[in-house]
Amino acid sequence: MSVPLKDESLFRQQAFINGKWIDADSGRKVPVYDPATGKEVGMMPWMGAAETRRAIEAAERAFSLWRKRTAKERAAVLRRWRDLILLHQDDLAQIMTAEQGKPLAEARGEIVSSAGYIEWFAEEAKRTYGETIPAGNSGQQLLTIRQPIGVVAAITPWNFPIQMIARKCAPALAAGCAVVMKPAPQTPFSALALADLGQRAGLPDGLFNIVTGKAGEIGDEMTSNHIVRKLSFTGSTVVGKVLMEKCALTVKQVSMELGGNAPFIVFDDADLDRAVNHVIASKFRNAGQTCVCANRIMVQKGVYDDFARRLSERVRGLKIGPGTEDGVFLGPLIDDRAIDKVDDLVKDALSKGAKAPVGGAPLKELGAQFYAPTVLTDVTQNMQVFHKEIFGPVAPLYCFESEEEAVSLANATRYGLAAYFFSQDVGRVWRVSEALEYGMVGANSGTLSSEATPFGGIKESGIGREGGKYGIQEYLEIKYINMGFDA
Ligand SMILES: NC(=O)c1ccc[n+]([C@@H]2O[C@H](COP(=O)([O-])OP(=O)(O)OC[C@H]3O[C@@H](n4cnc5c(N)ncnc54)[C@H](O)[C@@H]3O)[C@@H](O)[C@H]2O)c1
Ligand SMILES: O=C[C@H](O)CS(=O)(=O)O
Repeated sequence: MSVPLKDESLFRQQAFINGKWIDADSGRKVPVYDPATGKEVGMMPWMGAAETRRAIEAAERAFSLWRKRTAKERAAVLRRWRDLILLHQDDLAQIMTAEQGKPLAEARGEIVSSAGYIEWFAEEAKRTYGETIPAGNSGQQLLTIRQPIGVVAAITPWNFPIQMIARKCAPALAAGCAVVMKPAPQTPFSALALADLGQRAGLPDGLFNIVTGKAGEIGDEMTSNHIVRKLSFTGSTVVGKVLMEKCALTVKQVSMELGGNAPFIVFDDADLDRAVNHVIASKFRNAGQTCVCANRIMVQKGVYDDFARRLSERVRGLKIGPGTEDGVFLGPLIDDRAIDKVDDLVKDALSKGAKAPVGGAPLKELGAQFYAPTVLTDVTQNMQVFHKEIFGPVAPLYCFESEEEAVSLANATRYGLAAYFFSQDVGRVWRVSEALEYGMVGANSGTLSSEATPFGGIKESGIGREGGKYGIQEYLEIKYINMGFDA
């Protein structure tokens, strides 16, 4: 095994179904590679429909018992899970960096954030209140109660290998549901280590299952099996649409956390140093591979050159390298397909008149999957980079003149996940916050994510919210009870 761990038993190369660590029925395994070195990290079972079906049936059995546990009992198990995750933070970070590439410091941050979601929903379990409704007739008592939706299928992406699981599975389990989840094929070992710690914490057999392998086959079983009552997906919009369509046949509820195309607007009255700091935080976190990264940076004409100079100076100083190296700010991109996609967008922009004062090409001397942190200036709407989710360390700068133009430019996309703007004019802060068509808006802030707040998008960025007081509602049904009696 190539990952240096204190507790080597955390590195699991088998899937987890009904409390058992198992291989694929076929025995087939596929390699998972370290994006920084190209070396094999480990082997992942290549499963399909049959194993998924067994996991769903195990989840159904576990659900029938777990739903009867009190909220307090469920919360206690989740809190133990959260404690074990923090206790094993360093090992989980090593596994995550080995398979995803992010710097160890970022990996540790993701693990702390993930533990925060589990802690938050352990508490929310005890607040799934119902209500009584004043009856119109005597001899009636009208009330509602909240009940767990049932067996939940979850599918997660590679960019936050643990946090995306915690943000779905913690509220689902807290609500009393059971879960069958499929991690991304690029990052299975973080998910399997999480399941190992969940087993140690006392999650009953069959309650939390991890199936790895053929995405299409696993997804087809998840979306067609009538036992599954909910699909919670985080990933690209194109895949989300396919899954939504498949879920319609059995009328499954869905939560969709999809793609983004975040505008980052800098008005001429902004605190430019603050704005630059927040562009760095938003744009270059996870090497630009997050759904809420600043994707289109729009700067008002009066401060455009000054902002471009300040940002370029900062970006030049960002250290790029393997995530295990001290002081590294950016790691590699997830695979060579990602490198090609980012490079094609940069080349298209340069060919249409954009300039690259910093970066602008892959860093082959570091390895196959490193892309130079890049600033593009003189970018316009006729370039592909305006319309596509870059998912890489490229900061394209657009110039605008008026507030109306900035808002119109920002809203000119089918995505609606995150948006940011910087201004010290209070009236403008309210006007622009209301005018931006996004699920989440950062006003003088480039960071959004927290377990206490509703994370999610509108338009083609998704359905539903994860986190906050809304996150557990995604896994609960409302039952209305009309109770008649002799008045
Ligand atoms: N809104 C959010 O909270 C959020 C968070 C993280 C990532 N994302 C989005 O995810 C994308 C990047 O992640 P990605 O490349 O893993 O996305 P992706 O859509 O390619 O894959 C996401 C997951 O879906 C699985 N999958 C793919 N096709 C499938 C199918 N036909 N049936 C079942 N499962 C299938 C993949 O194996 C993976 O586990 C970006 O668009 C990013 O914006 C959104
Ligand atoms: O990539 C999407 C993640 O949800 C980003 S965040 O860590 O929640 O901000």
